[in-house]
Amino acid sequence: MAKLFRAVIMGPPGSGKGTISERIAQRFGLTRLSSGDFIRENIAANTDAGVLAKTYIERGLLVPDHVMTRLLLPRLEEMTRHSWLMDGFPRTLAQAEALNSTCDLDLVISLNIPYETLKERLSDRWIHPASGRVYNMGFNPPHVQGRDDISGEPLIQQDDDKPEALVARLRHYKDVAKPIIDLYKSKGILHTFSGTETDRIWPYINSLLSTKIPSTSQTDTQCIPMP
Ligand SMILES: Nc1ccn([C@H]2C[C@H](O)[C@@H](COP(=O)(O)OP(=O)(O)OP(=O)(O)O)O2)c(=O)n1
Ligand SMILES: Nc1nc2c(ncn2[C@@H]2O[C@H](COP(=O)(O)OP(=O)(O)O)[C@@H](O)[C@H]2O)c(=O)[nH]1
Repeated sequence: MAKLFRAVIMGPPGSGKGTISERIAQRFGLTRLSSGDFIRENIAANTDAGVLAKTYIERGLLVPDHVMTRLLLPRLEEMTRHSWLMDGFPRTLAQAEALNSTCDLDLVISLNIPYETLKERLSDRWIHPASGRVYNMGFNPPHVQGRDDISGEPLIQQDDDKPEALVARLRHYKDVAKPIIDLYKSKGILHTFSGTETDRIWPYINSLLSTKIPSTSQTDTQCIPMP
């Protein structure tokens, strides 16, 4: 069977994971998997795991490992014939180990963005809570100010994105991401990209992926066979 391509994108809040994974999905036709979107879908559909996850998110807590793995791993197991890029999972070493036992990753992208840049971006980040669509008033503003492009519903700013919450989130990210990054480094699949602008980082990511996966003009291709 043709080889499939599996990748993970990691980085602190505001580092551009969502923005860059959207570009990768478009350019290379991978299925983009976002754990945040997946949680939101499960909450909307009232699944057992969704109801449970909601009780944590409402209190501003991370969803525990066993709930996250119960939500995500069966979904990944269904994707045996698909190439994918995952954003937002694993978020802890336990999640990384669970992922390890389910599939072999080909590549991990880690984004390394200065604190001041994260702070500026997040203070300008507006989201459409129901879909998770993300805007930035300078970088990618909505067509109509304060409104989601697709639904026309109001956009909000998350309390989590305020500078006072960011310091704690960043510290938390650094603590939990370090062992995950070390794990992927030791496997030889980690690629780190540093910078302050997505548009300047993107060409490097694009050329790395071009050596690993064929590009496609189709945006709905689910499965990219490797030569
Ligand atoms: N492995 C994961 C992934 C997500 N979540 C939770 C944390 C958030 O409250 C919610 C939504 O996740 P997103 O990744 O969409 O959003 P964040 O705001 O946490 O991420 P970032 O700021 O990095 O974009 O799900 C979690 O507990 N564990
Ligand atoms: N000014 C600016 N904003 C950016 C850039 N790249 C992404 N953003 C915005 O910064 C915010 C964080 O990006 P996002 O992709 O949500 O990051 P994530 O939290 O890692 O998923 C969003 O509002 C993006 O629109 C950039 O190069 N410059």
